[in-house]
Amino acid sequence: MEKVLTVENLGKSFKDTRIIRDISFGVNKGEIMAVLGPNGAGKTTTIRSIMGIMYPDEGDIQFHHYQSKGIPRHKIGYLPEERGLYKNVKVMDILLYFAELKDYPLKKAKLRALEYLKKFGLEGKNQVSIEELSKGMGQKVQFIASIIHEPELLILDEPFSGLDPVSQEVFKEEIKELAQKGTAVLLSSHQMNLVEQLCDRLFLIHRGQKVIYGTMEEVKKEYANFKCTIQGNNDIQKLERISKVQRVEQKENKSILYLMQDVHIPSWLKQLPDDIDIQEFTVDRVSLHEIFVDIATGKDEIGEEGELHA
Ligand SMILES: Nc1ncnc2c1ncn2[C@@H]1O[C@H](COP(=O)(O)OP(=O)(O)OP(=O)(O)O)[C@@H](O)[C@H]1O
Repeated sequence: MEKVLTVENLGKSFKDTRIIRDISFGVNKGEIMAVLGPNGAGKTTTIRSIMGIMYPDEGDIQFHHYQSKGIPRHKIGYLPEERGLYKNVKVMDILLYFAELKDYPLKKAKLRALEYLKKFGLEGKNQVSIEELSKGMGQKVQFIASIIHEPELLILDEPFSGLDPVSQEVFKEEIKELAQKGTAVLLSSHQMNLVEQLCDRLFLIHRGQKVIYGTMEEVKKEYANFKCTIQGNNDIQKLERISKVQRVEQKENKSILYLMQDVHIPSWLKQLPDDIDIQEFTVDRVSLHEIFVDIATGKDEIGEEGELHA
Protein backbone atom coordinates (compact mmCIF):
# COMPACT_ATOMS: atom_id res chain seq x y z
CA MET A 1 0.00 0.00 0.00
CA GLU A 2 1.39 3.38 -1.01
CA LYS A 3 1.67 5.80 1.91
CA VAL A 4 0.79 9.34 0.91
CA LEU A 5 0.92 11.01 4.33
CA THR A 6 2.85 9.99 7.42
CA VAL A 7 2.55 11.81 10.73
CA GLU A 8 5.03 10.80 13.42
CA ASN A 9 5.07 11.76 17.10
CA LEU A 10 3.46 15.13 16.52
CA GLY A 11 3.37 17.41 19.56
CA LYS A 12 2.24 20.99 20.03
CA SER A 13 1.90 23.33 23.00
CA PHE A 14 0.33 26.74 23.31
CA LYS A 15 2.16 28.70 26.01
CA ASP A 16 2.57 26.09 28.76
CA THR A 17 -0.34 23.90 27.74
CA ARG A 18 0.29 20.71 25.84
CA ILE A 19 -2.43 20.48 23.16
CA ILE A 20 -1.38 17.33 21.32
CA ARG A 21 1.31 14.74 22.04
CA ASP A 22 2.67 11.67 20.29
CA ILE A 23 0.20 11.78 17.41
CA SER A 24 1.25 9.21 14.79
CA PHE A 25 -0.74 7.88 11.86
CA GLY A 26 -0.59 7.42 8.10
CA VAL A 27 -2.94 7.79 5.16
CA ASN A 28 -2.60 5.52 2.14
CA LYS A 29 -3.47 6.11 -1.48
CA GLY A 30 -7.19 5.58 -2.03
CA GLU A 31 -7.94 5.41 1.66
CA ILE A 32 -10.35 7.47 3.75
CA MET A 33 -9.03 8.11 7.24
CA ALA A 34 -11.06 9.88 9.93
CA VAL A 35 -9.58 11.96 12.72
CA LEU A 36 -12.16 11.97 15.48
CA GLY A 37 -12.41 13.39 18.96
CA PRO A 38 -14.53 15.56 21.25
CA ASN A 39 -14.47 19.37 20.94
CA GLY A 40 -11.02 20.66 21.80
CA ALA A 41 -9.38 17.23 21.43
CA GLY A 42 -6.74 18.53 19.00
CA LYS A 43 -8.06 17.55 15.55
CA THR A 44 -7.76 20.98 13.94
CA THR A 45 -4.36 21.53 15.56
CA THR A 46 -3.20 18.26 13.96
CA ILE A 47 -4.64 19.22 10.56
CA ARG A 48 -3.21 22.75 10.68
CA SER A 49 0.20 21.32 11.54
CA ILE A 50 0.01 19.05 8.48
CA MET A 51 -0.99 22.04 6.35
CA GLY A 52 1.90 24.14 7.66
CA ILE A 53 -0.50 26.76 9.07
CA MET A 54 1.06 26.19 12.47
CA TYR A 55 4.35 24.54 13.24
CA PRO A 56 4.43 21.61 15.63
CA ASP A 57 7.01 21.62 18.46
CA GLU A 58 7.77 17.94 17.97
CA GLY A 59 7.45 15.25 15.35
CA ASP A 60 7.69 14.76 11.62
CA ILE A 61 5.26 15.05 8.75
CA GLN A 62 5.93 13.41 5.42
CA PHE A 63 3.92 13.83 2.20
CA HIS A 64 5.18 11.28 -0.34
CA HIS A 65 8.96 11.80 -0.06
CA TYR A 66 8.71 15.46 1.02
CA GLN A 67 9.50 16.28 4.65
CA SER A 68 7.90 18.83 7.01
CA LYS A 69 8.82 22.34 5.85
CA GLY A 70 9.65 21.08 2.34
CA ILE A 71 6.15 19.77 1.67
CA PRO A 72 4.58 21.41 -1.41
CA ARG A 73 1.32 22.26 0.35
CA HIS A 74 -0.24 23.64 -2.83
CA LYS A 75 -0.44 20.04 -4.04
CA ILE A 76 -2.70 19.13 -1.13
CA GLY A 77 -6.45 19.79 -1.23
CA TYR A 78 -7.69 21.47 1.95
CA LEU A 79 -11.13 22.41 3.19
CA PRO A 80 -10.49 24.42 6.37
CA GLU A 81 -12.78 24.39 9.40
CA GLU A 82 -13.43 28.11 9.04
CA ARG A 83 -15.56 28.63 5.95
CA GLY A 84 -15.60 31.72 3.80
CA LEU A 85 -14.73 32.82 0.30
CA TYR A 86 -14.38 36.36 -1.07
CA LYS A 87 -17.96 37.59 -1.10
CA ASN A 88 -18.16 39.74 -4.21
CA VAL A 89 -16.33 37.42 -6.57
CA LYS A 90 -18.09 35.21 -9.09
CA VAL A 91 -18.17 31.46 -8.52
CA MET A 92 -16.15 30.57 -11.63
CA ASP A 93 -13.57 33.31 -10.93
CA ILE A 94 -12.94 32.04 -7.43
CA LEU A 95 -12.56 28.46 -8.63
CA LEU A 96 -10.10 29.51 -11.34
CA TYR A 97 -8.25 31.66 -8.79
CA PHE A 98 -7.74 28.58 -6.58
CA ALA A 99 -6.63 26.53 -9.59
CA GLU A 100 -4.08 29.20 -10.48
CA LEU A 101 -2.77 29.28 -6.92
CA LYS A 102 -2.19 25.55 -7.26
CA ASP A 103 -0.44 25.77 -10.63
CA TYR A 104 -3.22 23.87 -12.34
CA PRO A 105 -3.97 24.47 -16.06
CA LEU A 106 -6.89 26.92 -16.28
CA LYS A 107 -8.57 25.35 -19.29
CA LYS A 108 -8.77 22.02 -17.50
CA ALA A 109 -9.84 23.74 -14.28
CA LYS A 110 -12.75 25.43 -16.04
CA LEU A 111 -14.03 22.12 -17.39
CA ARG A 112 -13.68 20.52 -13.96
CA ALA A 113 -15.44 23.46 -12.31
CA LEU A 114 -18.41 23.19 -14.70
CA GLU A 115 -18.58 19.43 -14.19
CA TYR A 116 -18.58 19.74 -10.38
CA LEU A 117 -21.03 22.64 -10.29
CA LYS A 118 -23.42 20.46 -12.25
CA LYS A 119 -22.77 17.48 -10.00
CA PHE A 120 -23.51 19.56 -6.89
CA GLY A 121 -26.73 21.05 -8.27
CA LEU A 122 -25.14 24.44 -8.97
CA GLU A 123 -25.41 24.37 -12.73
CA GLY A 124 -25.72 27.88 -14.16
CA LYS A 125 -24.33 29.50 -11.00
CA ASN A 126 -20.84 30.07 -12.42
CA GLN A 127 -21.41 33.81 -12.98
CA VAL A 128 -23.23 34.36 -9.68
CA SER A 129 -21.26 36.08 -6.92
CA ILE A 130 -20.51 34.17 -3.72
CA GLU A 131 -22.62 36.52 -1.54
CA GLU A 132 -25.72 35.51 -3.48
CA LEU A 133 -25.32 31.85 -2.55
CA SER A 134 -26.79 30.13 0.49
CA LYS A 135 -24.38 28.86 3.17
CA GLY A 136 -24.62 25.27 1.92
CA MET A 137 -24.09 26.34 -1.68
CA GLY A 138 -21.04 28.35 -0.62
CA GLN A 139 -19.70 25.27 1.13
CA LYS A 140 -20.11 23.24 -2.04
CA VAL A 141 -18.11 25.85 -3.96
CA GLN A 142 -15.41 25.76 -1.28
CA PHE A 143 -15.33 21.97 -1.53
CA ILE A 144 -14.90 22.22 -5.32
CA ALA A 145 -12.10 24.74 -4.73
CA SER A 146 -10.31 22.18 -2.56
CA ILE A 147 -10.35 19.49 -5.27
CA ILE A 148 -10.15 21.59 -8.44
CA HIS A 149 -6.44 20.73 -8.90
CA GLU A 150 -6.89 16.94 -8.54
CA PRO A 151 -4.93 16.64 -5.29
CA GLU A 152 -3.44 13.29 -4.33
CA LEU A 153 -4.13 14.12 -0.69
CA LEU A 154 -7.37 15.78 0.39
CA ILE A 155 -7.80 17.11 3.93
CA LEU A 156 -11.32 17.98 4.99
CA ASP A 157 -11.93 19.64 8.36
CA GLU A 158 -15.60 19.08 9.26
CA PRO A 159 -16.83 18.76 5.65
CA PHE A 160 -20.42 17.90 6.65
CA SER A 161 -21.08 20.66 9.19
CA GLY A 162 -23.84 23.05 8.14
CA LEU A 163 -25.07 20.82 5.33
CA ASP A 164 -28.58 19.41 5.02
CA PRO A 165 -28.89 15.59 4.93
CA VAL A 166 -29.20 15.51 1.13
CA SER A 167 -26.07 17.61 0.65
CA GLN A 168 -24.27 15.47 3.24
CA GLU A 169 -25.05 12.44 1.10
CA VAL A 170 -23.76 14.23 -2.02
CA PHE A 171 -20.48 15.06 -0.24
CA LYS A 172 -20.23 11.53 1.11
CA GLU A 173 -20.63 9.98 -2.32
CA GLU A 174 -18.12 12.41 -3.84
CA ILE A 175 -15.52 11.68 -1.15
CA LYS A 176 -16.04 7.95 -1.74
CA GLU A 177 -15.61 8.39 -5.49
CA LEU A 178 -12.43 10.47 -5.07
CA ALA A 179 -10.94 7.73 -2.87
CA GLN A 180 -11.92 5.05 -5.37
CA LYS A 181 -9.99 6.98 -8.00
CA GLY A 182 -6.92 6.97 -5.71
CA THR A 183 -7.11 10.16 -3.62
CA ALA A 184 -5.91 9.76 -0.03
CA VAL A 185 -8.49 11.46 2.20
CA LEU A 186 -8.07 12.66 5.77
CA LEU A 187 -11.20 14.05 7.33
CA SER A 188 -12.39 15.21 10.71
CA SER A 189 -16.07 14.98 11.53
CA HIS A 190 -18.55 14.75 14.38
CA GLN A 191 -21.12 12.92 12.23
CA MET A 192 -20.38 9.40 13.44
CA ASN A 193 -22.98 7.75 11.20
CA LEU A 194 -21.30 9.22 8.11
CA VAL A 195 -17.84 8.33 9.38
CA GLU A 196 -19.01 4.76 9.96
CA GLN A 197 -20.35 4.49 6.41
CA LEU A 198 -17.43 6.22 4.75
CA CYS A 199 -14.10 5.68 6.43
CA ASP A 200 -11.66 2.79 6.10
CA ARG A 201 -9.68 3.66 9.22
CA LEU A 202 -10.03 6.00 12.12
CA PHE A 203 -7.83 7.77 14.61
CA LEU A 204 -9.52 8.95 17.77
CA ILE A 205 -7.91 11.68 19.85
CA HIS A 206 -8.95 12.51 23.39
CA ARG A 207 -7.27 15.30 25.34
CA GLY A 208 -4.57 15.59 22.69
CA GLN A 209 -3.59 11.90 22.70
CA LYS A 210 -4.34 8.80 20.68
CA VAL A 211 -7.11 6.65 22.10
CA ILE A 212 -8.00 4.41 19.16
CA TYR A 213 -6.27 3.79 15.83
CA GLY A 214 -7.44 1.07 13.49
CA THR A 215 -9.66 -0.03 10.65
CA MET A 216 -13.38 0.43 11.11
CA GLU A 217 -13.74 -3.35 11.28
CA GLU A 218 -11.05 -3.72 13.96
CA VAL A 219 -12.51 -0.90 16.04
CA LYS A 220 -15.98 -2.41 15.89
CA LYS A 221 -14.68 -5.84 16.80
CA GLU A 222 -12.60 -4.52 19.67
CA TYR A 223 -14.87 -1.88 21.18
CA ALA A 224 -18.37 -2.35 19.83
CA ASN A 225 -19.71 -4.86 22.32
CA PHE A 226 -23.14 -6.34 21.80
CA LYS A 227 -26.20 -4.69 23.24
CA CYS A 228 -29.63 -6.22 23.67
CA THR A 229 -32.72 -4.05 23.49
CA ILE A 230 -35.87 -5.37 25.13
CA GLN A 231 -39.24 -3.70 24.78
CA GLY A 232 -41.38 -4.73 27.74
CA ASN A 233 -42.17 -4.14 31.39
CA ASN A 234 -39.12 -5.35 33.30
CA ASP A 235 -37.46 -4.66 36.62
CA ILE A 236 -34.01 -3.12 36.06
CA GLN A 237 -32.41 -5.05 38.96
CA LYS A 238 -33.58 -8.33 37.54
CA LEU A 239 -32.00 -7.47 34.18
CA GLU A 240 -28.76 -6.38 35.86
CA ARG A 241 -28.46 -9.80 37.54
CA ILE A 242 -28.39 -11.62 34.18
CA SER A 243 -24.96 -13.07 33.46
CA LYS A 244 -22.60 -11.05 31.17
CA VAL A 245 -24.64 -7.87 31.54
CA GLN A 246 -22.29 -4.91 32.05
CA ARG A 247 -24.96 -2.24 32.62
CA VAL A 248 -28.59 -1.56 31.87
CA GLU A 249 -30.20 1.64 30.67
CA GLN A 250 -33.95 1.99 30.95
CA LYS A 251 -36.32 4.45 29.32
CA GLU A 252 -40.05 3.93 29.84
CA ASN A 253 -40.60 0.28 28.94
CA LYS A 254 -37.44 -0.11 26.88
CA SER A 255 -34.31 -1.62 28.43
CA ILE A 256 -30.89 -1.66 26.82
CA LEU A 257 -28.55 -4.30 28.18
CA TYR A 258 -24.89 -3.61 27.40
CA LEU A 259 -23.10 -6.95 27.31
CA MET A 260 -19.55 -7.89 28.22
CA GLN A 261 -17.05 -8.35 25.44
CA ASP A 262 -16.58 -12.11 25.88
CA VAL A 263 -20.28 -12.92 25.64
CA HIS A 264 -21.27 -15.83 23.39
CA ILE A 265 -24.63 -14.73 22.05
CA PRO A 266 -26.28 -18.16 21.42
CA SER A 267 -25.38 -19.38 24.95
CA TRP A 268 -26.38 -16.05 26.48
CA LEU A 269 -29.81 -16.19 24.80
CA LYS A 270 -30.39 -19.73 26.12
CA GLN A 271 -29.84 -18.75 29.76
CA LEU A 272 -32.22 -15.75 29.81
CA PRO A 273 -34.85 -16.02 32.58
CA ASP A 274 -38.12 -17.21 31.09
CA ASP A 275 -40.25 -14.66 32.95
CA ILE A 276 -38.85 -11.61 31.12
CA ASP A 277 -41.56 -9.53 29.45
CA ILE A 278 -40.61 -9.35 25.77
CA GLN A 279 -42.67 -7.30 23.29
CA GLU A 280 -39.72 -6.65 21.01
CA PHE A 281 -36.18 -7.99 21.18
CA THR A 282 -33.02 -7.10 19.22
CA VAL A 283 -29.33 -7.84 19.58
CA ASP A 284 -26.78 -5.69 17.76
CA ARG A 285 -23.38 -4.13 18.17
CA VAL A 286 -23.10 -0.64 19.66
CA SER A 287 -22.53 2.09 17.10
CA LEU A 288 -19.44 4.20 16.57
CA HIS A 289 -21.48 7.06 18.04
CA GLU A 290 -21.91 5.12 21.30
CA ILE A 291 -18.22 4.14 21.42
CA PHE A 292 -17.34 7.81 20.95
CA VAL A 293 -19.73 9.00 23.68
CA ASP A 294 -18.41 6.38 26.12
CA ILE A 295 -14.83 7.52 25.53
CA ALA A 296 -15.63 11.23 25.64
CA THR A 297 -17.56 10.86 28.88
CA GLY A 298 -14.97 8.57 30.46
CA LYS A 299 -17.19 5.45 30.63
CA ASP A 300 -14.65 3.57 28.56
CA GLU A 301 -11.09 3.98 29.82
CA ILE A 302 -9.10 2.58 26.92
CA GLY A 303 -5.81 4.18 27.93
CA GLU A 304 -2.64 3.16 26.15
CA GLU A 305 -4.04 0.01 24.57
CA GLY A 306 -5.71 1.89 21.74
CA GLU A 307 -3.40 0.82 18.91
CA LEU A 308 -5.04 -1.72 16.68
CA HIS A 309 -3.21 -1.23 13.48
CA ALA A 310 -0.37 1.00 12.29
N1 LIG B 1 -4.02 29.48 18.66
C1 LIG B 1 -4.30 28.89 19.81
N2 LIG B 1 -3.87 29.39 20.99
C2 LIG B 1 -4.15 28.75 22.16
N3 LIG B 1 -4.84 27.60 22.26
C3 LIG B 1 -5.30 27.07 21.13
C4 LIG B 1 -5.07 27.66 19.84
N4 LIG B 1 -5.64 26.87 18.90
C5 LIG B 1 -6.22 25.85 19.57
N5 LIG B 1 -6.02 25.96 20.89
C6 LIG B 1 -6.46 25.01 21.92
O1 LIG B 1 -6.07 23.72 21.51
C7 LIG B 1 -7.05 22.74 21.89
C8 LIG B 1 -7.39 21.89 20.70
O2 LIG B 1 -8.06 22.70 19.74
P1 LIG B 1 -8.48 22.13 18.32
O3 LIG B 1 -9.09 23.27 17.57
O4 LIG B 1 -7.33 21.42 17.72
O5 LIG B 1 -9.59 21.08 18.74
P2 LIG B 1 -10.59 20.24 17.82
O6 LIG B 1 -10.42 18.82 18.18
O7 LIG B 1 -10.43 20.61 16.40
O8 LIG B 1 -11.99 20.76 18.39
P3 LIG B 1 -13.41 21.03 17.70
O9 LIG B 1 -14.08 19.70 17.54
O10 LIG B 1 -14.11 21.87 18.73
O11 LIG B 1 -13.19 21.75 16.41
C9 LIG B 1 -8.22 23.52 22.49
O12 LIG B 1 -8.11 23.44 23.89
C10 LIG B 1 -8.00 24.93 22.02
O13 LIG B 1 -8.47 25.86 22.97
